[in-house]
Amino acid sequence: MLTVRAPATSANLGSGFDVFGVALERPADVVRLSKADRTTIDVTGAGSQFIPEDPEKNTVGAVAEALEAPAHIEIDKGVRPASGLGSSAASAAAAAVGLNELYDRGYSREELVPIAAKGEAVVSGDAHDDNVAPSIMGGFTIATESGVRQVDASIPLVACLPDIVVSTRDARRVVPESARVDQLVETVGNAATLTTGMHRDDPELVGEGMHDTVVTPARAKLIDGYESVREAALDAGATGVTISGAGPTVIAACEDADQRAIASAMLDTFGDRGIDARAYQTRIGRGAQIF
Ligand SMILES: Nc1ncnc2c1ncn2[C@@H]1O[C@H](COP(=O)(O)OP(=O)(O)OP(=O)(O)O)[C@@H](O)[C@H]1O
Ligand SMILES: N[C@@H](CCO)C(=O)O
Repeated sequence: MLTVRAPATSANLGSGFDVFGVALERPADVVRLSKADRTTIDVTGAGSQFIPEDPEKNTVGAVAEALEAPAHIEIDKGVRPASGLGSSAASAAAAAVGLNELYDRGYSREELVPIAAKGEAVVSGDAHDDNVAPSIMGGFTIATESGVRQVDASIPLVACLPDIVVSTRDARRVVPESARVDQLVETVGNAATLTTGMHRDDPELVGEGMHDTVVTPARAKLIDGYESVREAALDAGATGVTISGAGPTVIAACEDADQRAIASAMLDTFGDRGIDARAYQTRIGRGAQIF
């Protein structure tokens, strides 16, 4: 029996749609795995009533199949599904790291990323790597066709999760099919600024680089109050604000000293619209850990 803690993640960070991701220090899924003749799954914790235990429908089932590693898998969800915090990916990442160890498969962390992404394909139809990569490798990750580049960073963040459900599948339907060249130029500049900020552990540069005029405005319409919450967070000192993953979580980069005020401002602004929310004062952290 093995226990793995795999962190929630925030994908895209505005300018890095389907490429950038960060591991969050908290929340996280805790997954217990033991060898078995066939895969069975138990789910408890945040939003567990909405998560299938059928191995064909749960992200960990696809990972067990890909690794040919049947197991009894107990998932304690710290990350609510359809949150924009890589809930389904955290379980898949934990299963990939845990089953690799349990069955002594010998894959590196980077090699486990496409294996865990097979789990993501079960829920969203696409095997995108931008949540599983940081959940497995930690820090800031750049996931492309050529593989994953990773940088350790420790930027303070506030992730505010409103009581609204946005599924990744729905949020992908509103992504524009094309962008203008001037938007492309702006996006390249912002993505490069953000990457430099991660290397320097500089919240100002990271926040500036989170700006995006292509995907974020289309998706913001799915999150009641997004613009007001964004403005409130910026007024409270955030260096940048965007949608986390496919939403509805809104994520702010900041200095440590401003975290608490930003969390309150975001919660109050959702509250003014009658929307309950929860704010995680967190930071970029490490990848999945085996206990
Ligand atoms: N182990 C799992 N954990 C969480 N959700 C799961 C799991 N297995 C299957 N699902 C299903 O995946 C869907 C949630 O995944 P989705 O990608 O929409 O949300 P997310 O992972 O929180 O968001 P994002 O990828 O935008 O950060 C739900 O329908 C849920 O039932
Ligand atoms: N990059 C993906 C992450 C969500 O899982 C999206 O934004 O659709």
